[in-house]
Amino acid sequence: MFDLTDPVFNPYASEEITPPHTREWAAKRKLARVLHQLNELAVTCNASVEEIEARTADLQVVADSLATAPRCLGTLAFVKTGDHGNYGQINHELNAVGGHSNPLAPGLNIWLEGAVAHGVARCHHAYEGPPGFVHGGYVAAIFDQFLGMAQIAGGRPGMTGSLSVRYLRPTPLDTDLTLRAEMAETVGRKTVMRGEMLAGGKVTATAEGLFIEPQRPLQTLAR
Ligand SMILES: CCCCCCCCCCCCCC(=O)SCCNC(=O)CCNC(=O)[C@H](O)C(C)(C)COP(=O)(O)OP(=O)(O)OC[C@H]1O[C@@H](n2cnc3c(N)ncnc32)[C@H](O)[C@@H]1OP(=O)(O)O
Repeated sequence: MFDLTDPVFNPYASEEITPPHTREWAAKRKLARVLHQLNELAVTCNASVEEIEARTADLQVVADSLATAPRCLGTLAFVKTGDHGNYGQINHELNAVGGHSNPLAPGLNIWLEGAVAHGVARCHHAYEGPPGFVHGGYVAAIFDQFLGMAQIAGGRPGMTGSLSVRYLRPTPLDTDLTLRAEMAETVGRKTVMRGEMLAGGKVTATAEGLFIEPQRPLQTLAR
């Protein structure tokens, strides 16, 4: 599913974000950036009610127009068409936490240096939980995706069986969050990953994730 030895497509080879591999994904990344901005504006703008109602009507026209186009429901549906890239490429675009074409994703970038995984994420105000800080569920989601990608280097990637997060101090909004993870243990189909999240050089949370290689390939689980 993710071939780290593929010189053409290894999205985790360097800190530089892998560019979109087709015009379609370039266009979808642009769409996602606008929607990501709108997500933040939806929770921060203090415009008049009239302005909000007018702009919402504009956006509804755009949404209704896009809704008339053909759709692929899920990564595997995109894979099946044969026109959008392989699973790794499509996941790199659409993943809920790390996808560059997914407006929900908090801008998570991941790269591997040998056995160590690095990452950066940044959560704007739509991700607020406690006042001024990132919602703990999003901190956990970032760890899930980050540790989940970092385990690929172990060669037997799996699904999250359990994820334990220790919240040491509140994680600030609108701040670069740096991530680091290493494999702690691997036994058979089980891989244990440990990681930490830092803001301004201080660790805000640590996490341990157990990933279990499924007995059946992921593609068949989706059916
Ligand atoms: C091919 C994969 C490619 C992946 C692509 C990489 C990217 C992935 C993206 C990642 C980022 C996104 C991440 C996401 O969002 S992944 C989404 C969140 N996770 C899930 O939805 C997983 C749902 N669960 C399952 O599918 C199955 O239960 C799994 C696959 C996890 C195990 O079902 P399987 O039938 O295989 O298990 P088994 O019964 O043979 O047990 C095997 C061993 O494991 C132990 N055990 C089992 N469950 C748990 C548990 N929950 N905690 C602790 N231990 C557990 C069990 O005791 C036994 O140990 P032992 O007796 O041998 O000592």
